[in-house]
Amino acid sequence: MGHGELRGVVALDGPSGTGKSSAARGLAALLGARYLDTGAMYRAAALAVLRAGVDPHDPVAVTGTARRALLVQSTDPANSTTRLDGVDVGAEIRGPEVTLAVSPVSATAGVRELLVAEQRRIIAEAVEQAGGIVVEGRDIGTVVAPDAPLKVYLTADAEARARRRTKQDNDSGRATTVERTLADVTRRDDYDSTRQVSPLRPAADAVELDTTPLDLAGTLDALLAMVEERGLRHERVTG
Ligand SMILES: Nc1ncnc2c1ncn2[C@@H]1O[C@H](COP(=O)(O)OP(=O)(O)OP(=O)(O)O)[C@@H](O)[C@H]1O
Ligand SMILES: Nc1ccn([C@H]2C[C@H](O)[C@@H](COP(=O)(O)O)O2)c(=O)n1
Repeated sequence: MGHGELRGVVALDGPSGTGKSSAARGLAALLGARYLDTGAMYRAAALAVLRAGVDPHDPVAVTGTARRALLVQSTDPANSTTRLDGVDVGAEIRGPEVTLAVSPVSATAGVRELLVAEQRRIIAEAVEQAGGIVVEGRDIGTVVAPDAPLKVYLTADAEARARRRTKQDNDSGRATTVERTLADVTRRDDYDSTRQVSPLRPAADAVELDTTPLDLAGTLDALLAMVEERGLRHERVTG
């Protein structure tokens, strides 16, 4: 039996490596919905900053660079692409230089203002065209889509997250170790949750889901049950 279609917005937030991207992409694919990776947008802005030779800690220069950059994030769960100034930067934005620069860049108020407006535009367009969208990031339930009918905050032990991310990086040819990844995951969590603008935290009405003991299929089952329970799944209209 199929899973039907999603109506409305599902917001997935949480620290790095909790499985947001994999779960959001999988859920959107199962429910014929769109998928938005907001982290990729902040990463593309960080890449623009690095390419411009700008200091990622200089808010005025960073905001100016982000304004001039042409960022296009697709919402196809089967092919989620990120383009910067007309070129696909999907691989480059996962590299260590961008991963280091993205924390200060995403903590810049001017960048957030710009990207949140674009994310809201993309969400409205997706709901109009496809009926539903699964959006993942750090501030989706609190800032970008506070009216989303389902907000989920994913968590997992830091070590489990570091092991997952290390495997993912090594499988993609980016050699690393669990120790190095754990240090990076912890650094980004601290930065994201203590920054002044839109710090990482669950929305008051978010459902928390600890994915430590789950695999991706288990996470998807739990999310599908929540979608069903909220009445957000509708039968597919055919013919
Ligand atoms: N229970 C689980 N749920 C989802 N993903 C899992 C789970 N267990 C392991 N993984 C794996 O963990 C890795 C990291 O997941 P993913 O990139 O989706 O995390 P994330 O929260 O989006 O991280 P980031 O915020 O840093 O981008 C993936 O390779 C994914 O397949
Ligand atoms: N809505 C968002 C999404 C992401 N960020 C920041 C925080 C992360 O360190 C960075 C990269 O995200 P990832 O690709 O690891 O999900 O971008 C944010 O501040 N708000």
